[in-house]
Amino acid sequence: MTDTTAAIEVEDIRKSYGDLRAVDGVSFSVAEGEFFGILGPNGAGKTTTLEIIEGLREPDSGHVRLLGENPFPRNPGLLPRIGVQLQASAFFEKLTAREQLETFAALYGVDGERAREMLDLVGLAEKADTREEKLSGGQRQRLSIACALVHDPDILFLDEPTAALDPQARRNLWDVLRAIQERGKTIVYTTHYLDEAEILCDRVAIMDHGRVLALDPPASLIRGLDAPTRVSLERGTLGIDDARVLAGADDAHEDEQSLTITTRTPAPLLSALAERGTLDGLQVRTATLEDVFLSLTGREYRA
Ligand SMILES: Nc1ncnc2c1ncn2[C@@H]1O[C@H](COP(=O)(O)OP(=O)(O)OP(=O)(O)O)[C@@H](O)[C@H]1O
Repeated sequence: MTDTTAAIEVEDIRKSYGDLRAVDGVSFSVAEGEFFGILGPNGAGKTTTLEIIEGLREPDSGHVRLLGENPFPRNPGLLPRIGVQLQASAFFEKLTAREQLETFAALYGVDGERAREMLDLVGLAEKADTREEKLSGGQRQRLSIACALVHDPDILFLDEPTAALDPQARRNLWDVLRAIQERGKTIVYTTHYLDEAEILCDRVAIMDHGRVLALDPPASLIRGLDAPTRVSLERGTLGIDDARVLAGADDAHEDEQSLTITTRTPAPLLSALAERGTLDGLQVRTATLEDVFLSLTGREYRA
Protein backbone atom coordinates (compact mmCIF):
# COMPACT_ATOMS: atom_id res chain seq x y z
CA MET A 1 0.00 0.00 0.00
CA THR A 2 1.50 3.37 -0.99
CA ASP A 3 -1.40 5.16 0.60
CA THR A 4 -0.50 8.66 1.83
CA THR A 5 -2.54 8.01 4.96
CA ALA A 6 -0.36 5.05 5.93
CA ALA A 7 0.57 5.43 9.60
CA ILE A 8 3.25 2.75 9.32
CA GLU A 9 5.20 1.35 6.41
CA VAL A 10 7.46 -1.63 6.91
CA GLU A 11 9.60 -2.77 4.03
CA ASP A 12 11.52 -6.04 4.03
CA ILE A 13 12.86 -5.81 7.57
CA ARG A 14 15.22 -8.49 8.84
CA LYS A 15 16.76 -9.19 12.21
CA SER A 16 18.91 -12.15 13.22
CA TYR A 17 20.24 -13.15 16.62
CA GLY A 18 23.29 -15.24 15.73
CA ASP A 19 22.02 -17.91 13.35
CA LEU A 20 18.40 -17.36 14.31
CA ARG A 21 16.41 -15.31 11.81
CA ALA A 22 13.90 -13.78 14.22
CA VAL A 23 12.45 -11.49 11.52
CA ASP A 24 13.04 -12.67 8.01
CA GLY A 25 11.84 -10.20 5.39
CA VAL A 26 8.65 -8.64 6.77
CA SER A 27 6.72 -5.99 4.83
CA PHE A 28 3.32 -4.42 5.48
CA SER A 29 1.69 -1.08 5.99
CA VAL A 30 -0.90 0.06 8.49
CA ALA A 31 -3.48 2.74 7.65
CA GLU A 32 -4.38 5.57 10.00
CA GLY A 33 -7.14 4.51 12.38
CA GLU A 34 -6.64 0.83 11.65
CA PHE A 35 -6.64 -1.88 14.32
CA PHE A 36 -3.80 -4.09 13.11
CA GLY A 37 -2.88 -7.41 14.69
CA ILE A 38 0.42 -9.24 14.46
CA LEU A 39 -0.36 -12.86 15.27
CA GLY A 40 1.58 -16.01 15.67
CA PRO A 41 2.83 -18.64 18.08
CA ASN A 42 5.65 -18.14 20.58
CA GLY A 43 8.89 -17.15 18.91
CA ALA A 44 7.23 -16.16 15.62
CA GLY A 45 8.98 -12.78 15.65
CA LYS A 46 6.07 -10.56 16.70
CA THR A 47 7.82 -8.66 19.50
CA THR A 48 10.97 -8.11 17.47
CA THR A 49 8.88 -6.73 14.60
CA LEU A 50 7.00 -4.43 16.96
CA GLU A 51 10.19 -3.18 18.62
CA ILE A 52 11.75 -2.39 15.25
CA ILE A 53 8.67 -0.36 14.28
CA GLU A 54 8.70 1.45 17.63
CA GLY A 55 12.34 2.40 17.09
CA LEU A 56 13.54 0.38 20.08
CA ARG A 57 15.55 -2.03 17.95
CA GLU A 58 17.56 -1.54 14.79
CA PRO A 59 16.82 -3.93 11.93
CA ASP A 60 19.78 -5.60 10.20
CA SER A 61 18.22 -4.42 6.93
CA GLY A 62 15.00 -3.01 5.57
CA HIS A 63 13.12 0.22 6.23
CA VAL A 64 10.39 1.49 8.53
CA ARG A 65 8.45 4.72 8.20
CA LEU A 66 6.46 5.63 11.26
CA LEU A 67 4.15 8.60 10.59
CA GLY A 68 6.41 9.30 7.63
CA GLU A 69 9.63 9.31 9.65
CA ASN A 70 12.44 6.93 10.44
CA PRO A 71 11.97 5.69 14.02
CA PHE A 72 15.59 4.59 14.52
CA PRO A 73 17.82 5.84 16.07
CA ARG A 74 15.43 7.19 18.70
CA ASN A 75 13.50 9.95 17.00
CA PRO A 76 12.42 12.55 19.60
CA GLY A 77 9.96 14.11 17.14
CA LEU A 78 7.98 10.86 17.09
CA LEU A 79 7.82 10.22 20.83
CA PRO A 80 4.82 12.49 21.55
CA ARG A 81 2.94 10.85 18.69
CA ILE A 82 3.31 7.22 19.72
CA GLY A 83 2.20 5.36 22.83
CA VAL A 84 3.99 2.21 23.87
CA GLN A 85 2.41 0.05 26.52
CA LEU A 86 4.67 -0.29 29.50
CA GLN A 87 5.42 -3.54 31.19
CA ALA A 88 4.10 -3.54 34.76
CA SER A 89 7.66 -3.27 36.08
CA ALA A 90 7.90 0.22 34.57
CA PHE A 91 5.38 1.70 37.02
CA PHE A 92 6.60 4.07 39.68
CA GLU A 93 6.74 2.42 43.09
CA LYS A 94 4.06 2.91 45.74
CA LEU A 95 1.85 5.23 43.70
CA THR A 96 -1.91 4.94 43.26
CA ALA A 97 -3.42 4.45 39.80
CA ARG A 98 -4.25 8.16 39.62
CA GLU A 99 -0.76 9.19 40.77
CA GLN A 100 0.87 6.89 38.19
CA LEU A 101 -1.10 8.57 35.45
CA GLU A 102 -0.56 12.08 36.78
CA THR A 103 3.17 11.40 36.92
CA PHE A 104 3.26 10.21 33.32
CA ALA A 105 1.09 13.19 32.35
CA ALA A 106 3.53 15.58 34.03
CA LEU A 107 6.46 13.97 32.19
CA TYR A 108 4.71 14.78 28.92
CA GLY A 109 3.58 18.21 30.10
CA VAL A 110 -0.07 17.14 29.99
CA ASP A 111 -2.53 18.37 32.61
CA GLY A 112 -3.96 16.18 35.35
CA GLU A 113 -7.47 16.34 33.92
CA ARG A 114 -6.34 14.21 31.00
CA ALA A 115 -4.99 11.63 33.47
CA ARG A 116 -8.41 11.35 35.12
CA GLU A 117 -10.10 11.08 31.73
CA MET A 118 -7.82 8.15 30.85
CA LEU A 119 -8.76 6.39 34.10
CA ASP A 120 -12.39 6.65 33.00
CA LEU A 121 -11.60 5.43 29.50
CA VAL A 122 -9.97 2.24 30.76
CA GLY A 123 -12.65 1.70 33.43
CA LEU A 124 -10.40 2.31 36.41
CA ALA A 125 -12.08 5.39 37.91
CA GLU A 126 -13.12 3.36 40.96
CA LYS A 127 -9.53 2.25 41.50
CA ALA A 128 -8.04 5.72 41.21
CA ASP A 129 -6.84 5.68 44.82
CA THR A 130 -5.65 2.08 44.82
CA ARG A 131 -1.91 1.50 44.78
CA GLU A 132 -0.67 -0.17 41.64
CA GLU A 133 0.61 -3.29 43.42
CA LYS A 134 -2.92 -3.91 44.76
CA LEU A 135 -4.53 -3.98 41.29
CA SER A 136 -5.44 -7.24 39.58
CA GLY A 137 -3.52 -8.34 36.47
CA GLY A 138 -6.26 -7.06 34.16
CA GLN A 139 -6.50 -3.74 36.00
CA ARG A 140 -2.73 -3.32 35.81
CA GLN A 141 -2.84 -3.95 32.06
CA ARG A 142 -5.55 -1.32 31.72
CA LEU A 143 -3.48 1.13 33.76
CA SER A 144 -0.46 0.53 31.54
CA ILE A 145 -2.62 1.24 28.47
CA ALA A 146 -3.92 4.43 30.10
CA CYS A 147 -0.30 5.50 30.74
CA ALA A 148 0.54 4.86 27.07
CA LEU A 149 -2.38 7.08 26.05
CA VAL A 150 -1.97 9.94 28.49
CA HIS A 151 -0.16 12.21 26.00
CA ASP A 152 -2.84 11.57 23.34
CA PRO A 153 -0.62 9.76 20.79
CA ASP A 154 -1.79 8.97 17.26
CA ILE A 155 -0.55 5.37 17.34
CA LEU A 156 -0.76 2.91 20.20
CA PHE A 157 1.53 -0.15 20.33
CA LEU A 158 0.58 -3.03 22.60
CA ASP A 159 2.60 -6.21 23.04
CA GLU A 160 0.33 -9.05 24.13
CA PRO A 161 -1.86 -6.86 26.34
CA THR A 162 -4.26 -9.72 27.06
CA ALA A 163 -1.68 -12.40 27.88
CA ALA A 164 -2.17 -14.05 31.27
CA LEU A 165 -5.62 -12.53 31.83
CA ASP A 166 -8.69 -14.53 32.75
CA PRO A 167 -11.47 -14.63 30.12
CA GLN A 168 -13.56 -11.92 31.78
CA ALA A 169 -10.58 -9.55 32.13
CA ARG A 170 -9.70 -10.20 28.48
CA ARG A 171 -13.19 -9.25 27.39
CA ASN A 172 -13.12 -6.11 29.52
CA LEU A 173 -9.89 -5.13 27.84
CA TRP A 174 -11.42 -5.71 24.39
CA ASP A 175 -14.01 -3.05 25.23
CA VAL A 176 -11.21 -0.66 26.20
CA LEU A 177 -9.37 -1.32 22.94
CA ARG A 178 -12.52 -0.76 20.89
CA ALA A 179 -13.17 2.52 22.71
CA ILE A 180 -9.62 3.64 21.88
CA GLN A 181 -10.08 2.81 18.22
CA GLU A 182 -13.36 4.73 18.17
CA ARG A 183 -11.34 7.79 19.14
CA GLY A 184 -9.53 7.46 15.82
CA LYS A 185 -6.30 5.98 17.14
CA THR A 186 -4.23 3.53 15.13
CA ILE A 187 -3.63 0.39 17.19
CA VAL A 188 -0.92 -2.15 16.45
CA TYR A 189 -0.89 -5.08 18.79
CA THR A 190 0.57 -8.54 19.05
CA THR A 191 -1.28 -11.52 20.37
CA HIS A 192 -1.19 -15.26 20.22
CA TYR A 193 -4.95 -15.45 20.73
CA LEU A 194 -6.33 -15.97 17.25
CA ASP A 195 -9.97 -15.90 18.42
CA GLU A 196 -9.45 -12.48 19.93
CA ALA A 197 -7.74 -11.07 16.85
CA GLU A 198 -10.60 -12.32 14.70
CA ILE A 199 -13.01 -10.23 16.76
CA LEU A 200 -10.94 -7.08 17.23
CA CYS A 201 -8.71 -6.52 14.23
CA ASP A 202 -9.41 -4.81 10.92
CA ARG A 203 -6.48 -6.72 9.44
CA VAL A 204 -4.05 -9.28 10.74
CA ALA A 205 -0.57 -10.37 9.74
CA ILE A 206 -0.08 -14.03 10.61
CA MET A 207 3.59 -14.67 11.38
CA ASP A 208 5.55 -17.86 11.77
CA HIS A 209 9.34 -18.33 11.86
CA GLY A 210 9.99 -14.64 11.24
CA ARG A 211 7.81 -14.36 8.13
CA VAL A 212 4.37 -13.01 7.36
CA LEU A 213 2.40 -15.94 5.94
CA ALA A 214 -0.84 -14.05 5.33
CA LEU A 215 -2.13 -10.52 5.71
CA ASP A 216 -5.77 -9.55 5.31
CA PRO A 217 -8.97 -8.87 7.23
CA PRO A 218 -9.74 -11.99 9.32
CA ALA A 219 -13.03 -12.57 7.49
CA SER A 220 -11.26 -12.55 4.10
CA LEU A 221 -8.65 -15.03 5.29
CA ILE A 222 -11.37 -17.32 6.57
CA ARG A 223 -13.52 -16.98 3.43
CA GLY A 224 -10.43 -17.67 1.32
CA LEU A 225 -10.17 -21.11 2.91
CA ASP A 226 -13.47 -22.15 1.37
CA ALA A 227 -13.85 -24.47 4.34
CA PRO A 228 -17.14 -26.24 5.02
CA THR A 229 -19.43 -25.34 7.90
CA ARG A 230 -19.79 -28.11 10.49
CA VAL A 231 -23.20 -28.65 12.01
CA SER A 232 -23.19 -30.92 15.06
CA LEU A 233 -26.10 -32.61 16.84
CA GLU A 234 -26.27 -34.84 19.87
CA ARG A 235 -25.50 -38.40 18.80
CA GLY A 236 -28.68 -40.42 18.42
CA THR A 237 -30.81 -37.43 17.36
CA LEU A 238 -30.55 -38.51 13.75
CA GLY A 239 -29.12 -41.56 11.98
CA ILE A 240 -25.90 -41.02 10.02
CA ASP A 241 -27.40 -42.36 6.79
CA ASP A 242 -30.39 -40.04 7.12
CA ALA A 243 -28.02 -37.15 7.82
CA ARG A 244 -25.99 -37.76 4.67
CA VAL A 245 -29.00 -37.36 2.38
CA LEU A 246 -30.40 -34.19 3.96
CA ALA A 247 -30.69 -31.13 1.72
CA GLY A 248 -27.34 -29.31 1.71
CA ALA A 249 -25.39 -32.08 3.49
CA ASP A 250 -21.99 -32.89 1.97
CA ASP A 251 -21.01 -35.59 4.42
CA ALA A 252 -21.58 -36.77 7.98
CA HIS A 253 -19.61 -38.56 10.64
CA GLU A 254 -20.11 -39.57 14.26
CA ASP A 255 -18.05 -39.76 17.39
CA GLU A 256 -19.11 -40.86 20.88
CA GLN A 257 -20.96 -37.64 21.64
CA SER A 258 -22.06 -36.10 18.40
CA LEU A 259 -23.09 -36.41 14.82
CA THR A 260 -21.37 -33.83 12.63
CA ILE A 261 -22.63 -32.89 9.18
CA THR A 262 -20.39 -30.87 6.86
CA THR A 263 -22.00 -28.47 4.42
CA ARG A 264 -21.18 -25.61 2.09
CA THR A 265 -24.82 -24.51 2.04
CA PRO A 266 -25.89 -24.34 5.70
CA ALA A 267 -29.27 -22.66 5.07
CA PRO A 268 -31.10 -25.61 3.42
CA LEU A 269 -29.46 -28.03 5.85
CA LEU A 270 -30.61 -26.06 8.89
CA SER A 271 -34.14 -25.81 7.42
CA ALA A 272 -34.19 -29.56 6.81
CA LEU A 273 -33.10 -30.21 10.40
CA ALA A 274 -35.71 -27.78 11.72
CA GLU A 275 -38.44 -29.47 9.66
CA ARG A 276 -37.52 -32.79 11.20
CA GLY A 277 -37.49 -31.26 14.67
CA THR A 278 -33.90 -32.45 15.19
CA LEU A 279 -32.21 -29.35 16.55
CA ASP A 280 -31.29 -30.79 19.98
CA GLY A 281 -27.80 -29.80 21.01
CA LEU A 282 -27.23 -28.10 17.67
CA GLN A 283 -23.88 -26.37 17.20
CA VAL A 284 -22.74 -24.63 14.07
CA ARG A 285 -19.02 -24.15 13.61
CA THR A 286 -17.58 -22.13 10.76
CA ALA A 287 -13.86 -21.94 9.99
CA THR A 288 -11.68 -19.73 12.22
CA LEU A 289 -8.23 -18.17 12.02
CA GLU A 290 -6.91 -21.40 13.58
CA ASP A 291 -8.05 -23.21 10.45
CA VAL A 292 -6.29 -20.53 8.39
CA PHE A 293 -3.07 -21.17 10.35
CA LEU A 294 -3.43 -24.91 9.83
CA SER A 295 -3.92 -24.43 6.13
CA LEU A 296 -0.91 -22.08 5.89
CA THR A 297 1.54 -24.15 7.93
CA GLY A 298 0.18 -27.69 7.83
CA ARG A 299 0.25 -27.81 11.63
CA GLU A 300 -2.21 -27.11 14.43
CA TYR A 301 -1.95 -23.71 16.04
CA ARG A 302 -0.38 -23.87 19.50
CA ALA A 303 0.02 -20.53 21.18
N1 LIG B 1 17.56 -10.38 22.39
C1 LIG B 1 17.49 -11.59 21.84
N2 LIG B 1 18.58 -12.37 21.72
C2 LIG B 1 18.52 -13.61 21.16
N3 LIG B 1 17.37 -14.15 20.66
C3 LIG B 1 16.27 -13.42 20.74
C4 LIG B 1 16.25 -12.11 21.34
N4 LIG B 1 14.98 -11.63 21.26
C5 LIG B 1 14.24 -12.58 20.67
N5 LIG B 1 15.00 -13.66 20.35
C6 LIG B 1 14.54 -14.88 19.65
O1 LIG B 1 13.98 -14.46 18.43
C7 LIG B 1 12.80 -15.21 18.11
C8 LIG B 1 11.63 -14.26 17.94
O2 LIG B 1 11.33 -13.69 19.21
P1 LIG B 1 10.14 -12.68 19.44
O3 LIG B 1 10.15 -12.29 20.89
O4 LIG B 1 10.19 -11.61 18.44
O5 LIG B 1 8.90 -13.62 19.13
P2 LIG B 1 7.39 -13.48 19.56
O6 LIG B 1 6.61 -13.90 18.37
O7 LIG B 1 7.14 -12.14 20.11
O8 LIG B 1 7.26 -14.57 20.68
P3 LIG B 1 6.41 -14.56 22.05
O9 LIG B 1 4.99 -14.73 21.65
O10 LIG B 1 6.96 -15.76 22.77
O11 LIG B 1 6.72 -13.26 22.74
C9 LIG B 1 12.61 -16.19 19.26
O12 LIG B 1 13.16 -17.44 18.85
C10 LIG B 1 13.42 -15.59 20.38
O13 LIG B 1 13.93 -16.60 21.23
